[in-house]
Amino acid sequence: MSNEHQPDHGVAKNGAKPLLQTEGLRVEYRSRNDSVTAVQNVSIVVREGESVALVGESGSGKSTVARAMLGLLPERIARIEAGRITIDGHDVTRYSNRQWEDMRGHPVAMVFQDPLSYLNPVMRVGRQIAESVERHDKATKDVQARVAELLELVRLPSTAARSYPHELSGGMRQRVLLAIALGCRPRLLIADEPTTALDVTTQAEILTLLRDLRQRLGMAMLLISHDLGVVWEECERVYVMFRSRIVESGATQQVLATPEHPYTRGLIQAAQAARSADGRFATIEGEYSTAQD
Ligand SMILES: Nc1ncnc2c1ncn2[C@@H]1O[C@H](COP(=O)(O)OP(=O)(O)OP(=O)(O)O)[C@@H](O)[C@H]1O
Repeated sequence: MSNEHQPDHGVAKNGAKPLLQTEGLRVEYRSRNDSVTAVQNVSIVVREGESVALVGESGSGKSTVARAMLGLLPERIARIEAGRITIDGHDVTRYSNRQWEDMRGHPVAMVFQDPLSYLNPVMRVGRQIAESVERHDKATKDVQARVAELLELVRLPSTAARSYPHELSGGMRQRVLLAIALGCRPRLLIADEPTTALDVTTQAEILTLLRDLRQRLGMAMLLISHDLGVVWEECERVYVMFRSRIVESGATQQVLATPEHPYTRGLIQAAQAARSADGRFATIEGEYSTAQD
């Protein structure tokens, strides 16, 4: 298609290699009589140490891209119809569940919007972090020491290890999820709306924590968000997704200063309006609805 956006993946700094890459990705959800193309022709690159955003409104396909990248699409319903996903040079597009077992967590781990649905409600969180270490970081012999280190890394008190998920606040649960992800020693963290369910103060704390961790561990991040304010603060590059496609991409400052696509312009205007109203950026609604054509 001639008017299809040609993605701008930026320039590799200091020879940084792509850790995660999709090329022309197309994902469909199928029911008995219907199919929805949730992702079309999506090409994304995240290199070692980079902080990259995938931004777009609810329903644009961001989470589907993220799930496809880690082999977490719902079986039978969702299918990768075209394109390729590469992790650290390995083509994982057609990986089986068995192959994903070894790949998931390292070098790429993920945290989600809703930690409660990913944590085991009847297991103490210290044990859940320990399981992540035992499974994905076999070189670590002293698992308990590593759990203590991970709790400290995500700034949770050591006593939190004995808690069950429901005994913790939303922000603390997100820190537990982060500790589980870091237990895999990832070189890239996919953070899918990691602060959406949290209050404003806790959101800021988690974002600061993520930034510190990236700097301390040299970890790359793919941040999935609908919040342009967060993207502006945290990410060097951005891909804008609209109705299943990438419609704009490039350096964050450039894309936000000189947006080319009407959807990006609308996103910025709405975020600016929301910011002047209450002092912070907010999500976009209205003109650019989630309805599929
Ligand atoms: N399990 C599913 N079965 C059928 N369709 C689905 C399924 N999950 C997502 N979809 C559809 O795929 C499209 C993209 O959804 P997706 O969740 O990837 O968007 P998103 O941008 O991540 O939205 P949100 O920010 O709300 O999570 C939507 O049209 C959605 O209805």
